[in-house]
Amino acid sequence: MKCWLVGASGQLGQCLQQALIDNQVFSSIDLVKSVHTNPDYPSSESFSLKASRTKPFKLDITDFDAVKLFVLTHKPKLIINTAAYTEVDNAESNIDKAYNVNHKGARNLALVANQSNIPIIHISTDFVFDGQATIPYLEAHSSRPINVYGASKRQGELTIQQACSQHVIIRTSWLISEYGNNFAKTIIRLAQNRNELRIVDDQIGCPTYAGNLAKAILHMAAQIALGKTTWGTFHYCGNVSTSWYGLAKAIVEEASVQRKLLTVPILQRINTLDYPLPAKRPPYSVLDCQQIKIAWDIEACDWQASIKTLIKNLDVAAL
Ligand SMILES: NC(=O)C1=CN([C@@H]2O[C@H](COP(=O)(O)OP(=O)(O)OC[C@H]3O[C@@H](n4cnc5c(N)ncnc54)[C@H](OP(=O)(O)O)[C@@H]3O)[C@@H](O)[C@H]2O)C=CC1
Ligand SMILES: Cc1cn([C@H]2C[C@H](O)[C@@H](COP(=O)(O)OP(=O)(O)O[C@H]3O[C@@H](C)C(=O)[C@@H](O)[C@H]3O)O2)c(=O)[nH]c1=O
Repeated sequence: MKCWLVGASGQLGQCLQQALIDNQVFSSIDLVKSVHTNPDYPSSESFSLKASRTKPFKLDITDFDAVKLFVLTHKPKLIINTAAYTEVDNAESNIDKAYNVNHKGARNLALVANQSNIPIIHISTDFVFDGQATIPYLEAHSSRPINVYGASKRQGELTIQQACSQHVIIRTSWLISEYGNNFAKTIIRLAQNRNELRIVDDQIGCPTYAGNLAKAILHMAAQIALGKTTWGTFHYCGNVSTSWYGLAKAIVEEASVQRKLLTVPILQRINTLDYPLPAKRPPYSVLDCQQIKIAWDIEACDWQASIKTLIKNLDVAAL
């Protein structure tokens, strides 16, 4: 089945391509890829990915005519949208840009998918919640974003739900991987240069290895190819909650065990108030992942095990 991977140069987009190479079981899936700015995006982390790479097309999802023409030309049977404006702090001052990509871009894809009678898998975020819950968020829990990124992603969800009946929205959280920019790579980079790191310990969430999310998406695509039509919104994230401090500790410890860090910095637990940033973050954004297990037979991600893989694959000297 031909699938259009939107956002091929992003963290998750690259993980999807790597997962397809690594897992023969998904050999029925054929990707046609698009990127926004750079068809020659760097992918130094994986030789196999670089070697296998076919050049992606360049396309801006905020351009409705371009989206429509792409689908008419390439005739994909499924759209996988991993593209988004993900700069949480910059979104506070680039409000139009965040909404253009995360709302208008999502709407264009949903409208064209619906017109062409093809399904769409779209990725959303734990940041659609305000973080005031004390037990894991269910899919039906009311959304109340507390920053521009979260609000723009929520509008993206609503437009997908309204414009395209054949949709799967996957809300995920705290993505980490060997690819793109993410907290795990930032922490290793900082740990190489500093004796002490100060990390917030009062935001609780579930880290998610983007490689596992990629496999979950490919599993869904393969099921859709076989005729499965279990549309809706589903949560997918790590199976154990922690704080950013807890995640940083796990990353640094594993890097030390694998001798990828020669000296280990002291990690100081701090509060959000001691680390002021432009965007507010939800203090608690644990997602309940039971529905995706019931509907799609997908287990929550074992991020603690995946950190071993992530560190093993990481070229720390290149960070
Ligand atoms: N990263 C995280 O921790 C989390 C991410 N998510 C969601 O998961 C998805 C994947 O995230 P991730 O891979 O980390 O994000 P990245 O920021 O790594 O990748 C996003 C991609 O979207 C592309 N893009 C941006 N604007 C446009 C546009 N106008 N047209 C086409 N493509 C565009 C970017 O291309 P370019 O750089 O060329 O502009 C980039 O390749 C997103 O929907 C995100 O909201 C959810 C929870 C956590
Ligand atoms: C680098 C660093 C961060 N922090 C804190 C800041 C922040 O509260 C928290 C996470 O930092 P980041 O800015 O890397 O991550 P952030 O942009 O908040 O991550 C979010 O991204 C979007 C796209 C999502 O959808 C979310 O699920 C989530 O993953 O860690 C420290 O306390 N110390 C540090 O040295």
